[in-house]
Amino acid sequence: MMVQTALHVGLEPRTRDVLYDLAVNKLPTKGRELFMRQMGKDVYDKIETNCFQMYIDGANDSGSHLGCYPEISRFNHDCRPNIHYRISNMTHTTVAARDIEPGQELSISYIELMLSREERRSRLRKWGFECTCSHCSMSDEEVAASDARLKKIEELEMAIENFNETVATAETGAELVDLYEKERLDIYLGQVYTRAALNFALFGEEKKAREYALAAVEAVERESGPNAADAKAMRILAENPRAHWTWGKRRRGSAGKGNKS
Ligand SMILES: C[S@@+](CC[C@H](N)C(=O)[O-])C[C@H]1O[C@@H](n2cnc3c(N)ncnc32)[C@H](O)[C@@H]1O
Repeated sequence: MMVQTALHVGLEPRTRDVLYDLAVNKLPTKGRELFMRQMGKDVYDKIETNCFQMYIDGANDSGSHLGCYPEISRFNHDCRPNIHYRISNMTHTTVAARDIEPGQELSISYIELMLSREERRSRLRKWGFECTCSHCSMSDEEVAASDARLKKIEELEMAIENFNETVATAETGAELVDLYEKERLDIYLGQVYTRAALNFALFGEEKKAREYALAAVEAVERESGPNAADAKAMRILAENPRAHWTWGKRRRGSAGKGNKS
């Protein structure tokens, strides 16, 4: 079941509900049963509670849809989820973001996670629940330590992005990887290993650039599949860091040679 977001939001409720009932009744029996077993008091509410935002025609408004995947909608939210998911060509794919013990609950994230507990909880309240995941249920001291790590991540990412020479060094990317791992933000490891590999290359650190690029390939392929463009780019960097366009551009003495990046 898939609906256009603009219609879901904009249709007059009575017309919308008639159309939704018609559509659900046209689903094959098994699909209809799975759909109706999802949480929510009626079709509209089930779509609100369970659907995933998806873009079937680029990222423009008319391409924005809400897609129901009734098996996947059984996953609860966790602020440190163990499942990474992607939707590509309407296919929903889930992969383990870290090792999962038998019997352990599988979880995904419903929101962007680079936020303090207060901000995460506030966003999740709009979904109609107070988050009770293990990360939000930690002691106040642990939450403060986690929030401080998130702040530090933000600071380091800005320093790399804007090349703040007093903060960003060759090791800043590796420091970021450590912080993400400590925070159990495993679903973002592809992008953070990629950032670290590029940063090592910018500082002309060949061995580390290769090592982190290979780790990036593994993480990105796990998250986005073997044909992901970012995995291909990291494979190229790992093959020959010295030939990469980033090579040495932030090494001492390289400024002023048209190498600002
Ligand atoms: C998409 S459903 C998830 C699956 C649902 N628990 C079920 O049994 O079908 C979303 C609903 O699950 C509950 N939920 C999911 N994650 C939660 C969390 N971390 N803390 C509290 N409630 C949660 C909320 O009621 C939320 O509206």
